[in-house]
Amino acid sequence: MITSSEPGSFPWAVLAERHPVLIQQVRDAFPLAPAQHAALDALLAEATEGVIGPLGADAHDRERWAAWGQGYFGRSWFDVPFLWAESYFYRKLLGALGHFTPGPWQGIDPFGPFKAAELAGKLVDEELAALDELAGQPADVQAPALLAGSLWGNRADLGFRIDSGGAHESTAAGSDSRLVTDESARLWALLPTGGAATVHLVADNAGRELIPDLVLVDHLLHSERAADVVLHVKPHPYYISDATMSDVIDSLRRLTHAPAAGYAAEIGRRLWAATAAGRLTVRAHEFFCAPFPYSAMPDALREQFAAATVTVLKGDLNYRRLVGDQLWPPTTPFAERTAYWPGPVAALRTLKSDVITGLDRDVLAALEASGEAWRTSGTHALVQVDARSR
Ligand SMILES: O=P(O)(O)OC[C@H]1O[C@](O)(CO)[C@@H](O)[C@@H]1O
Repeated sequence: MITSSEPGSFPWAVLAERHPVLIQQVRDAFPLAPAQHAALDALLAEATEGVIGPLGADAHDRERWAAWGQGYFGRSWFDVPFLWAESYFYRKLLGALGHFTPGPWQGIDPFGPFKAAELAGKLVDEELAALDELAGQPADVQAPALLAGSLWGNRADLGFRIDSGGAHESTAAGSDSRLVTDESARLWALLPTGGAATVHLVADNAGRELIPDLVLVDHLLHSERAADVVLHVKPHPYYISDATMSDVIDSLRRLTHAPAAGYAAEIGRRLWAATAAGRLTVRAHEFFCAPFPYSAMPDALREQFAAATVTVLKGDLNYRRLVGDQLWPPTTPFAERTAYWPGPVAALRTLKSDVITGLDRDVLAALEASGEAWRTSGTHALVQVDARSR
């Protein structure tokens, strides 16, 4: 089980360095009141030097977290599972700002200004304009390009940029991008044209990841590889740039408001129509913000995934939750770790944390010999597919 107790390790740096920076960024981005600053001071002290405390007496989810955190309260944040500690940090950050409390700050996204700046930026303009090159191309040319766009879009993650200093600005087809495993042929085999598939896509980040995800969704629907698509997003802001329903709306608007003659706007209009026709549905189950691996998912969610032709999970956090946030031997078969999933499942992820499975022995040896921080730097990616039906 990965914890943050090893000074200098990746999870340690997230808790000790990244979280304090994030708190400061939120202070700088909002005109906070004294009580909010005080709550952030308390969170900063608790999460870096103190012990894990319960939620406030009137928190709506106090009981839930009391159960989820049994055995962790009173301990250092660095000594409990990394996945749990990060998740609780985001819960407490939202609480400190009044996100869940009836009043003027209820529902305010503390990461909204960062997401909005990214979405309005010229990189998005360029990425939307680049779609014009694909317009009119046959589906078998579009498919791999759009899958790569969605995959590498995962590099554009605002949390990741806190300590990479913006070094990972480029996305699709990036110059130093490398695939450590590519099982995309298995994914396409599950989705033949006209096969009436139902695809579930578990989204990760908003903005420059969600837009290429939506473009991929449009491709699946338009090329009739999928009859319908269910897009799963977070029920509330999480891990900085994780997508919520408002981010879906903003991204769809960004697409439809692209220059009218371009392909991006056409895609936006088709997606808009697909939601009206019930072919594209968005859901936001509470479990997507829970501090546990997907092996602990509730039955209601399990039933949804069981009904999918394939579920595609985006990003690093979803990968950690899918295979378990543990230091598996890297050659552990992916399908061994996903055997509990109720149907075919695929992971599209750039590597931004220590967890890895399903590597070929020779690929692993080459990666280890490279001396690069391949597990955490986001320069490498994977497409892994467990295509077995259950
Ligand atoms: O947006 P993604 O791809 O899920 O990545 C978020 C990642 O950020 C971290 O929280 C810190 O890097 C990772 O541990 C996590 O997996």
